Amino acid sequence: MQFHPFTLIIQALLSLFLISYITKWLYKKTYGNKKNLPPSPPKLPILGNLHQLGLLPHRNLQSLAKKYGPIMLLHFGNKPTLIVSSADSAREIMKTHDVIFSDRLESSVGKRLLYNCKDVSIAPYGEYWRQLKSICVLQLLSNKRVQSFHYIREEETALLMKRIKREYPTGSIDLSEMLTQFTNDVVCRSAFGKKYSAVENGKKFILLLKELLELLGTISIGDFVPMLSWINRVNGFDARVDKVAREFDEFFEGVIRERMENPKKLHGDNFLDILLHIYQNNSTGVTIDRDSIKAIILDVFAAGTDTTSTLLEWEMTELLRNPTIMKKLQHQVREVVKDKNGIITENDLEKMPYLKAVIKETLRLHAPIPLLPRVARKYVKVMGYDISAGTLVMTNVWAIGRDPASWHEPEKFDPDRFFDSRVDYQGLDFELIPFGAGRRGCPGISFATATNGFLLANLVREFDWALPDDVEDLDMSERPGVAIHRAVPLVAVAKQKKMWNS
Ligand code: HEM
Repeated sequence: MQFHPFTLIIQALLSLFLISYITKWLYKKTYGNKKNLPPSPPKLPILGNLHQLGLLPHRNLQSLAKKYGPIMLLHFGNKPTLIVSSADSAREIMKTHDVIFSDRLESSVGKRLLYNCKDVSIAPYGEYWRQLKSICVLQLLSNKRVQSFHYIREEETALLMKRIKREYPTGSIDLSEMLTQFTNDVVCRSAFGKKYSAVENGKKFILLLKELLELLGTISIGDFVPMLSWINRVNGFDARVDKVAREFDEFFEGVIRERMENPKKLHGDNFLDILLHIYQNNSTGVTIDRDSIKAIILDVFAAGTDTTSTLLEWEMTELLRNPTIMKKLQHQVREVVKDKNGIITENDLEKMPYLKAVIKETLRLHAPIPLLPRVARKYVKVMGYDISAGTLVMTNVWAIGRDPASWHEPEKFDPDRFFDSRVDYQGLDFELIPFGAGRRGCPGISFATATNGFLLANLVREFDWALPDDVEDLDMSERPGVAIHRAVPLVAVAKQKKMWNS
């Protein structure tokens, strides 16, 4: 006897629906409704609330939170998912119960692309993750190491300035593209000691990276509704993931082989060499294998490139939309360096509080990663609600940055608000947590802010910026992904500032 595949799918769906209904009924009959669960919007069978996420989940979840409150329970397929949308509830997750909420969601795509979770960002909480995190914090991304990379930021910034000067006589320039290449090159040189954008093999690497970020940013339906995981096989998604994983591995193996065969090249001042040193010498008491090295390097690219270029893109967007703020920033930056022929050093950034305020205000309105995923490792009570083990928690950092309970006129871009406040983005003030907080907080803050602050100061010092004549106001739509970029590239007109002391 033969069954049509469609009949099988319908039968499977019906059986699952029936089983889930009976289980729920039995549970209610046995235990009653004793649990105190957070408010929930109605959900569909099987899909739960997945259909309500849309392409930009942070926005749709903010709208739902306005109706159901700052802590609400949704279901992504069969996965209970807590959505947290206020500073107070985020503090509960990332400070009060940080250890309990320090697991990540095990995603099938992440597992296949990141060497079975051997990286830092999706490794489950435990001894292995602790060791990798300490390598990141103490060896790869410490303040000292970030400072030692200052020459990379300076050289790449100078190259970008030259490129803009070369291109601006032609009219408008595509800033989005330039900012992406700049951050890729800075991260690439820090990771490998050289950049790949200029060589043929490297172009392939950049394309692979683009593909990796796109795949990591896709919600894989099979993770939430296992019976629908066949969709990814049929539509070619799984094949794409396997291809990217394979090609990255070949690329990394080539680079590692080249270094191991020529120990003179292992000079130690880049992430790969530092990791290979730990791998070969076991000098830090930490044991890592080859896959861990490749996974950590991938993490640095996945977590560090797109996030940093997105931030720069939104900063320039807001400055172009707000010419008065742009002028105020230019005035401060130019004043600080007017006696130095306009040359900025990284120490000068300390004397530019308005620059820091512009960066904070952009991070408040445009957190590059708007939703932070954590998973509860065991049962816990949060703000009086019962949260069961395995619950996925999404902290909506984007909504928290626009919460009127924390911010006066939240939709307004107003860097001055930070002069009356001590709120910072280091993970201690929960109304502004673009880098997360607690144990799983971002280890790349210094790297990102050093790269970002130095380039932004140079961009506004060196050039006067304007929108192209035919653009009255900028399109502010967002593009879905791991980091939320502008939907359309940022195009602007640059004119060089001639006199530093005017
Ligand atoms: C503007 C730039 C950046 C932003 C906004 C950002 C934001 C974040 C956020 C929100 C998290 C999750 C935190 C949490 O769950 O509490 C994170 C984790 C992480 N970030 Fe960043 N990041 C940036 C740049 C970087 C850079 C430059 C690197 C490395 C070079 C980096 C490496 C990582 C890693 C490895 C993790 C995982 C940490 C863990 O799970 O323990 N990030 N980042």
